[in-house]
Amino acid sequence: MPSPAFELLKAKLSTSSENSEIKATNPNFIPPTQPLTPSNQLPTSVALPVLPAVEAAKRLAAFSAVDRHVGLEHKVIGIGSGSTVPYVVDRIVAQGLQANKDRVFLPTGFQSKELIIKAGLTLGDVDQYARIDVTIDGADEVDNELNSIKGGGACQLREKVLAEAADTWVIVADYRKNSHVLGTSWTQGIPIEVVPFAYAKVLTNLSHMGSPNAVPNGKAGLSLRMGKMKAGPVVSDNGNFIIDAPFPPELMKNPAELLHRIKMLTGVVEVGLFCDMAEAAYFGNEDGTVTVRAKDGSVDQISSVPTVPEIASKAESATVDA
Ligand SMILES: O=C(CO)[C@H](O)[C@H](O)COP(=O)(O)O
Repeated sequence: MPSPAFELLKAKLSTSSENSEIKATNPNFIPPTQPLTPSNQLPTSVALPVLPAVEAAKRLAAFSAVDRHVGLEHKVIGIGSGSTVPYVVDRIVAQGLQANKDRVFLPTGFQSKELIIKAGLTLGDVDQYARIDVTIDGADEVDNELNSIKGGGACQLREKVLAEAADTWVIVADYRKNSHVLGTSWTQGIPIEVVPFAYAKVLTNLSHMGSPNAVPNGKAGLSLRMGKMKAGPVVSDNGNFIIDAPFPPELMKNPAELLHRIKMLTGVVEVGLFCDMAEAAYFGNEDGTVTVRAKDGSVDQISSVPTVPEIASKAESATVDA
């Protein structure tokens, strides 16, 4: 008869078992190849699938951020958007059934709602939980002071609400997003959500503020974001349009001031500049380390990340002791 510890781990790592309530959600997630042996002890490591460098870096960042910021005491958790966040959900799932049974998860959009539901985690919304323990989200670029550009997936309105509502807001990203000045690697512009009928007026406002028009050599310029497999503009989860507005480095050096100026334009719903909000940013590196930049300016380097989160066995022993 397998031990309860074994059953817990099996459920935690399963992608398809009918019996497991919590499932891995990342499309890149492959169940561990190492067979699980029934035992009274939870294994301390499992084989994780080998991923391309950038994906591996995202996974490292996500796993480290969850390990450091999502504890057993955290019950209301915000889940961001993008391609890094599925690894956040995988790591939370790997904390086990006990850790997750009394938690509620709030999404920043359609994608993260699906992630939460598919993982078998409890879905809530920010109108039920105005105070969130911790929100973890991706970013398109992060500067020296942990200001970030977000909205590459057009989710910046809900992302900012869940960031502001959180006691702790943490960024997870791969090494390509780690910058000194915003606009260095993310050159397509600041994503700005606007009410549809005002978009042309806001485009004119932004142009007067110094956002350049696209030039024929393919350089990105001020534009309404268009759908890829759809005729017409991208429509956000809130029914709005997205403008991408690049600005010259002299304006990007002071993102807080730029944010306030753009936000004051009538018709703008939210701006994809997140200033002075992050507690820490986790960047997975190509060499398998994680660089952690904290709000206080400190920089830490994590050299190894366990394949199984330590909290999984803590959660179980807490239940056994109770
Ligand atoms: O802001 C976002 C969506 O609106 C994403 O968090 C951002 O685009 C980062 O995504 P990825 O993890 O795929 O790099």
